[in-house]
Amino acid sequence: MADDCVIRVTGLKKSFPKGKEVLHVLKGINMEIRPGEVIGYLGSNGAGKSTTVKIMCGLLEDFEGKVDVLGYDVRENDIEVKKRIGYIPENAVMYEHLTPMEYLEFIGAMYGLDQKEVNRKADELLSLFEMRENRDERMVNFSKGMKQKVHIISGLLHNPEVIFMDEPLNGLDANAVIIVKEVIARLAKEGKTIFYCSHLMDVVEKIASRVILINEGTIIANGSVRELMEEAETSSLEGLFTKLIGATGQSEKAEQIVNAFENRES
Ligand SMILES: Nc1ncnc2c1ncn2[C@@H]1O[C@H](COP(=O)(O)OP(=O)(O)OP(=O)(O)O)[C@@H](O)[C@H]1O
Repeated sequence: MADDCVIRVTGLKKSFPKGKEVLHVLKGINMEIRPGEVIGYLGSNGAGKSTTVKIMCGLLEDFEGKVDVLGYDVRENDIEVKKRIGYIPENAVMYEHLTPMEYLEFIGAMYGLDQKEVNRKADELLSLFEMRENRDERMVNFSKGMKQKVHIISGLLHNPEVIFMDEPLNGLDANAVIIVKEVIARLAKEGKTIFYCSHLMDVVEKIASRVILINEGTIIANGSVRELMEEAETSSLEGLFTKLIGATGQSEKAEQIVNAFENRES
C-alpha cells in the first residue's frame, strides 16, 4: 500500500434509473479508513449503505469517483480486492441444497484454501455458533439465523484483512449476537479492519471505533462515538442521529400507524 489507508473513497457518486427519472443515491462520498478501525456506517433505510459497500467490494460497476481498497483500485482490480476482503451481505443467496460443510468447502475451494484446513476451521466456527450438529444437514430447512451464521463463517473463512458486514445480526438470536460482537472486537484487536453497516445504533455504539453517518447521499457526521455525542450534546447515538437528520416525531408517527390499523382518527 502506498500509504496507511486500507480504504480510500474519493468523490463517490452512484445513481440508479428510476422510471423516467434518475435516483441519485450517493452524491459525493469521501472517506479514509486505517488498519484496525471498526467503522460503524449508519444511515436510515435507503440511505445508500449497501450501495456503498457493494461498490467497495467490487460488486457494482458504473460509479463516479475513485475507490481504493488495500491499495487496489476496485474499478481496475476488483479480483485482487475480492481475494483479500470478506463480505457478509444483508441478503445473500446461498446454495441451500448443500450442507454447511459442503458450502464452506465450496467457498474455501474458490479461495484456493487447503480443504483439511477449511474442514478444521469450519468445524471450529460451526461449534462456536452452536451448529456443530447441523454441519451435515441440508440448509434448505434452516432458519434465517442459522443461514446467517453460515454466511458469517463463509465471509471469515479465508482470514481476510478487511471485513465488510452489512446488517450481519439480521435474524440472529441473543446469544449469537453476543458472539458476533465479541468476534468483531477480537478481529479488530488482530488488526483487521471492519466496515459495519447498520441502522441499529445500540450495537454500533458498542463496537465501533468510528461512526460515519450518511443521509440523503452525503456524509453528515464522521468521528468517534464520544466526539460526535459531545459535539451534538446528546448522550446516545440515537439522539445524535435524530438531531442530525431531523427525524423527530417518531412517537406521533407510531400513534398514527396504530390508529390507521384500528381505523381511528388521530
Ligand atoms: N439495483 C438498484 N436499482 C435501482 N435502485 C436501487 C438499486 N439498488 C439500490 N437502489 C436504491 O438505492 C437506494 C439506496 O439503497 P441501499 O440498499 O444502498 O440503502 P441502505 O442504506 O442499505 O438501506 P437499508 O438500511 O434499508 O438496507 C434505495 O432507494 C434503493 O431503492
